[in-house]
Amino acid sequence: MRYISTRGQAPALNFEDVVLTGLASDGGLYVPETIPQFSAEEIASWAGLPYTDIAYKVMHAFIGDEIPADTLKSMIEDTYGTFKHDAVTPLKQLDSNHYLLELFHGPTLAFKDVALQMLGRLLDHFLGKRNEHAVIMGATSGDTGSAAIEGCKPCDHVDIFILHPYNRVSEVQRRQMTTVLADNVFNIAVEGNFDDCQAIVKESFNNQDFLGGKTRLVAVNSINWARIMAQVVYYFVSAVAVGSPHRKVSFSVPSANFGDVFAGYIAYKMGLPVNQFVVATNANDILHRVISKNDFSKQPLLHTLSPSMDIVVSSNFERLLFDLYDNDGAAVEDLLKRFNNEPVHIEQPRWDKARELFDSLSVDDDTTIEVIKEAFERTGELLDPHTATGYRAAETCNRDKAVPMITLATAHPAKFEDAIVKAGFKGAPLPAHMADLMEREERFSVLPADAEAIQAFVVGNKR
Ligand SMILES: Cc1ncc(COP(=O)(O)O)c(C=O)c1O
Ligand SMILES: N[C@@H](CCOP(=O)(O)O)C(=O)O
Repeated sequence: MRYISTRGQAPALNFEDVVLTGLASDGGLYVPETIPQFSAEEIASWAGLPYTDIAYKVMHAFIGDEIPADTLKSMIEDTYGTFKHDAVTPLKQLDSNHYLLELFHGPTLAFKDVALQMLGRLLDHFLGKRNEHAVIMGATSGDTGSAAIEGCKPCDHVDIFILHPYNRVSEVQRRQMTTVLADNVFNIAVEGNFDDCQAIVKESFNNQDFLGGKTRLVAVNSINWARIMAQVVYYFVSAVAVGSPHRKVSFSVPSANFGDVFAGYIAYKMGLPVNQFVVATNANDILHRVISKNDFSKQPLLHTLSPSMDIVVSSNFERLLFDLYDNDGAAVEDLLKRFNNEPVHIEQPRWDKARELFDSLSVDDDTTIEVIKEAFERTGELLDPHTATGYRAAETCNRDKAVPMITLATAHPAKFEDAIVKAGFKGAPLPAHMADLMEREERFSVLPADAEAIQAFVVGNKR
């Protein structure tokens, strides 16, 4: 399998190099040159298989023979063995045709574990084979950080630097990151917002001279294709569980950096029959505006009760644009350069094509609180505030009530006490393995939102 850049200029790479490269050298994101296909018969034969078997089939399609079959199988078994639920991502029926896909049974209680537990093992495998050491730089609005640290801390071959916006992640999220005191883990609280953190990380990938040319820089954000690949799996697993490919399925996805819903789009392109994708946002509604009105323009970042979705510049939307523009990297680059300075529009026929599949809704904080209460009364499920946006969007945007609608539950409510308490609950208890989180010692450094200062910190601390 070869991977190409969404900006069309960087060299094509194999899977191993894509995992170890992060951002392409032309500033683009890597995508497969051709999307692997599964026939309806093949998808139908997956009914009743364990999560790990479907994971192997999907991941193998992207990795090919770059990892021996037995090694890949045991990596997958180890990865999903860390999940607390035997089904890995269990599906709960909420009413006659609305389901909740629980993605928060991994070690750090958010959907990020599904991919980052796997990515940690892939990095260990590839770097170990090469006997190389790498520096990881990642940006987080709260969940990627802890999942990346948890996934990579056992890896001897990496030092990991995670940038989070200072005072803008929940206390549980911060402590999940800052109480990991391993020698290769560094948490940086950036005096800015998530977009600042992500911009500094991307700038560091675009200009790696600060590392002196010797150290490899690796990405753990969803710019890394392995993140998307691992997330494709649960779209197949959940769809097959409700009767796919004999029936179409719809998904409602709480969205921000667009990685999760883009993984669903890849499942669709691989052959999964999907009726619609509902993109749910919080008050940071750029994805809702571009999908519903073809208004692709920045607005100031707002701080909401669903902090992990407080993002304006959404990395993976570039991957969708590349597909909508028939892999025309120059057109994507031109659109995104203009987007940096002014509102832009997707060419009408291309936007129309996206609208055949995508709907969207923006859900503000007051509504999020209302939904948490309402969903609990109706279903007995306590939703985290991110999932609540998806739940409301699923109900509002549903095109066909006869088609099963699967809302992705992206995080455990215990991570977001503010919203849960505002909705009238006492809070949600942390699982046993985190019961003493509030007493653990923390370690982090506060730095300005300045690429040079952060790069100097990385150089000064890496082993
Ligand atoms: C809990 C939670 N829900 C939803 C999202 C949005 O996912 P994505 O960025 O892949 O669109 C994130 C992070 O971005 C998250 O942490
Ligand atoms: N919500 C994310 C933001 C980073 O997104 P990623 O999927 O690109 O890593 C977070 O929790 O950090």
